[in-house]
Amino acid sequence: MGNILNGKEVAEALKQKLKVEVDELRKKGVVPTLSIVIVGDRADSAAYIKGAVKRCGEIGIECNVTELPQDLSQNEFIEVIHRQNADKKIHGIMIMRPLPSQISEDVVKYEISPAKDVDCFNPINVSKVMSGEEGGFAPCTPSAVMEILHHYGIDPKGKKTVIVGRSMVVGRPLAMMLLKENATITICHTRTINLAEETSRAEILIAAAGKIKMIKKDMVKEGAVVIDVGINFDENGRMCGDVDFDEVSPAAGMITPVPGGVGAVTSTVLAKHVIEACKMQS
Ligand SMILES: Nc1nc(=O)c2c([nH]1)NC[C@@H]1CN(c3ccc(C(=O)N[C@@H](CCC(=O)O)C(=O)O)cc3)C=[N+]21
Repeated sequence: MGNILNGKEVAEALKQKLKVEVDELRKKGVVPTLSIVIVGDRADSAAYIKGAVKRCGEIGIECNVTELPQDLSQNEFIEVIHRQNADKKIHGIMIMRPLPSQISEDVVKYEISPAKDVDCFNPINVSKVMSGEEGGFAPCTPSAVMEILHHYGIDPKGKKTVIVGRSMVVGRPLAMMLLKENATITICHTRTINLAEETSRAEILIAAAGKIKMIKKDMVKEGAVVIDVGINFDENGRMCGDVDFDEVSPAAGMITPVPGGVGAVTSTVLAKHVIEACKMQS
């Protein structure tokens, strides 16, 4: 049975560190503040917002949610973002994605101030992740994967690391973050030939394809570290990952559950980015 990589334990340890930093800032009269912007009312975004508001509250970060109507125009949306960019009381802004179709992400991603872009929407922050440059923000979910690896002392240096999925939110930035720690990376995707052959070579296997329970035991090397970034819901509405946990965990050396794995750390990483942004702006 694979040792469980417990996201709640990682989040709790990180939260304690962040609370100390916020107390220091509050003593100086600075209250780190996050603005979450949601257009429409997608269930997965609402779930995440609920977790983020709770987490920020526990740490002492002010968290405001701007709820905008599903049919908001692109120009009206840009106006809201510009107002929040200019608001000195707001240190971090997270725009929940995906946005409704009338608001083009490829247009509005340039409108959020890079200094407040705590979830890496603006290409300036994306390019910093690509080049490994400090001082920007990587997306929170891949950052949560790195927090889990660091917490459990799993050093990616030289390790055969396979990422399944090449999204701009997880797969690609995560590959760059692992490369920065000298992992040997393979990125698999829908056009990969013989996926099982590739994934079975991984010492660290990361599932970020958005396909429910797609990783089966014949795709996992005995003793591998398995990180499941998936957030799916099964026929009973239960949250589960991209890994078939029951099948895979006996063979895995270590494995993250869903829920209670990467997703449980994401909102705490968001809080960490808000504090970093606050310090850079104070
Ligand atoms: N700009 C942007 N960034 C996001 O990170 C983002 C987004 N948009 N849009 C929606 C998705 C969805 N998402 C979730 C993350 C964790 C849980 C979640 O429930 N996590 C916990 C369960 C609840 C908890 O313990 O906090 C877990 O997996 O254990 C849900 C949803 C982030 N998203």
